[in-house]
Amino acid sequence: MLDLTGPFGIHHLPYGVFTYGGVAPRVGVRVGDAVLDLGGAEAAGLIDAGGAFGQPTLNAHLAQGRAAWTAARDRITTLLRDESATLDGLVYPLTDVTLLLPFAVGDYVDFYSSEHHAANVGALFRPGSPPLLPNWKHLPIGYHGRAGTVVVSGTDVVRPCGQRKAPTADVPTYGPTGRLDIEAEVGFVVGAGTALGDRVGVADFADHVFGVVLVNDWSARDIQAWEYQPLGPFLGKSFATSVSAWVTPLAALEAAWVPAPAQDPAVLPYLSGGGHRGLDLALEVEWNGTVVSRPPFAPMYWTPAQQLAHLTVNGASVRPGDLYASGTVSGPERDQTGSFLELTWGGAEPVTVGDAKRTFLEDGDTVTVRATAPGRDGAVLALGEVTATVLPSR
Ligand SMILES: O=C(O)/C=C/C(=O)CC(=O)CC(=O)O
Ligand SMILES: [Ca+2]
Ligand SMILES: [Mg+2]
Repeated sequence: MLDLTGPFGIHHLPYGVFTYGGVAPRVGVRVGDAVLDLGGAEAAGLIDAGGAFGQPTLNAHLAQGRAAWTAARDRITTLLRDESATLDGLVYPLTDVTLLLPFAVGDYVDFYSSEHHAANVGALFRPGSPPLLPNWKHLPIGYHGRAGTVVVSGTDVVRPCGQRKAPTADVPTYGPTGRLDIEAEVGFVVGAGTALGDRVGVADFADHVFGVVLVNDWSARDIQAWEYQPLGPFLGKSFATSVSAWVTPLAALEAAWVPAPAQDPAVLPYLSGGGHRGLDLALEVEWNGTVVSRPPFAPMYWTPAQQLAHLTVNGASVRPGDLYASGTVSGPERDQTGSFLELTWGGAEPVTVGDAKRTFLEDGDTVTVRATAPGRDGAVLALGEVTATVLPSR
């Protein structure tokens, strides 16, 4: 039953939290199309994570830090490779389990690190002005999102209501958004935290970040366009943010690192050095069964290490379970954009979705974001998908 090759094979081993037939939520690791019950394995004495795997979130293990993450991954690899007979009764088919939000989200920050996305949104939201604002190449722009509305893949998303004002209207009106959109992003899950006042340098990224999830930062473009100045996104993005149920450990992505794009002008010293590398992840956006876009992550201008360095440069602490997302992943081509705002150029150029022509999301639509990554020994890993269906407003 355990498939050690393939996109969820021995080189991957992403973590999640699951329940099965009424058992208490516990940590598991995905192996092929099955889940290995790590909580059960720990209770049976097969692995020792200080009790962390019996917990209903990954946070206890996240807090243990890099040495413990490595030890657990090594032990799981040994169990699967050499001692699989001991795992009888601890493996469940994926179809039989319910996957839960894998970690309790502490603080949630969303960056804006794709130059192509930022230039596209600038052109659409601020026509006539330079597409990038003057600060954009000096620091990774971000905002604090709403941690409490981060939901696991598979959770329906209710169309939000709010204030919208058409450019030609004098006053705003209230009602369901007419421009519901997605943002395909990559999220970084903080493991080891810091003390208030401390900074995380770019070189210390891997001591603090445990792993990666896929993110869909749902966005109501009409609400956003009316509310966002001067303090940034608020209700247009806080109604729901979806994350994949599986957290891919950074340790699985060692073969995925690639040099990040050169930065010009030169960045300040606290943002430079540390290897300056990005991840060669290939994203795919599927809308009602049609793949409409393939955003590449490698060209992102700001790296995850720079984002964490910037996020903590003022001494703001991070905690286990904090989540920071890359920002919308858009490549240079139209069919590489990570939002429908860009894909349909502000709704002006509909795309073909199945038999229909579409601009923004309609009730009943389902969007799934997937990604692959190079793994060790030529393996191709599939990150856990993030999917959701839009429900009518209430
Ligand atoms: O006002 C703007 O330029 C746009 C802001 C955003 O859409 C924020 C956001 O979520 C950034 C991102 O995902 O890249
Ligand atoms: Ca976003
Ligand atoms: Mg959001």
